[in-house]
Amino acid sequence: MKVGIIGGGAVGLFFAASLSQWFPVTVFTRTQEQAHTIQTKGIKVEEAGELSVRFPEAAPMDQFSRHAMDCIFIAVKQYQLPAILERLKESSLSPALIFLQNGMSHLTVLKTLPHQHLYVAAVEHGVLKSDTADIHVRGRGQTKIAVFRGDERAISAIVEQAAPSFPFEWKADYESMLLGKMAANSVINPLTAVLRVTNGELISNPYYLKMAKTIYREFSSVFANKLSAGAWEEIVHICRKTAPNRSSMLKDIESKRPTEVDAILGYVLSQAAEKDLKLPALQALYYMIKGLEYKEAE
Ligand SMILES: NC(=O)C1=CN([C@@H]2O[C@H](COP(=O)(O)OP(=O)(O)OC[C@H]3O[C@@H](n4cnc5c(N)ncnc54)[C@H](OP(=O)(O)O)[C@@H]3O)[C@@H](O)[C@H]2O)C=CC1
Ligand SMILES: CC(C)(CO)C(=O)C(=O)O
Repeated sequence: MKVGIIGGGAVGLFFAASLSQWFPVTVFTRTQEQAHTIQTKGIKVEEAGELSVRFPEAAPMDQFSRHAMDCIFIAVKQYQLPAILERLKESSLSPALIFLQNGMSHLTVLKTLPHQHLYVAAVEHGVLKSDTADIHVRGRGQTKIAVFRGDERAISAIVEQAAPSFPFEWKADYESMLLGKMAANSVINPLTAVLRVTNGELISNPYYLKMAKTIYREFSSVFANKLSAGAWEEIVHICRKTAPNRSSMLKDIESKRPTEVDAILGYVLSQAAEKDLKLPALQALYYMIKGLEYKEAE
């Protein structure tokens, strides 16, 4: 089973380092420099003070079509997907494709891909990248995965082999799986980015908690019948479990990088518009994040 990973960011490097224990893995990077560093120095993984180094293959993305893969994990940010989708449409149709993005705006474009086996996933690991090929595992969880098109068989070898140290969990319904994750990302990410607070402060400060509940109420008005009963409790649990962490959106704003707000709140607002629903607090939050992005881009 030849595994390809597109994107040598925090998630891509973690998947590459983990899966290369059992499978031949090639990481496709945006730059030649990063591919060279991975080839020569390996991927350094720090977890709970322990350091390990793994040596998957690596190649720049412009050599992608020269490689034959059985399955490919796509680990770029939502807004980086269009360029990747073009490459995937031009290349072989045979590999199974697994999309690891937060948010849900990619679902519409996935339908346009000709591939037989498509999967979406909700990554519950927390990983940081500190240098070209250096990552830090800040919370080892699991990867929930669901079939978008095709069946489970094309990647069942990976799911079975990687357990228990790098677990995957099959979910029957991709929409409710991604919605659960998106509920947390819709409430926690933009609020922490605007307020510049850790995930834990959202529930320890009673006024921030009221705001979080308001955002959740608006979110659930759009997806009411598809959200699981314990979705709010799960968000509170994530805030508690990741209390000292800064959300990825807060880190993106602080590092002057674009955020995934369009794939998260933008998607929620587009679904609300289709149902003629107004979400005033969530809409305001969306404009605040877009405004912060605009300010940093100036
Ligand atoms: N980090 C985490 O713990 C979690 C992340 N996620 C989700 O996973 C996805 C990836 O996140 P994360 O790894 O943190 O993001 P990063 O920004 O760390 O990684 C994205 C990587 O994609 C690379 N890339 C961009 N464009 C291309 C291209 N055209 N060809 C090849 N590579 C490209 C970037 O390269 P370069 O740096 O050279 O620009 C970068 O290395 C996101 O949707 C995120 O929401 C979900 C759960 C947890
Ligand atoms: C779950 C949460 C909010 C943890 O910080 C996350 O996924 C993120 O920061 O993007």
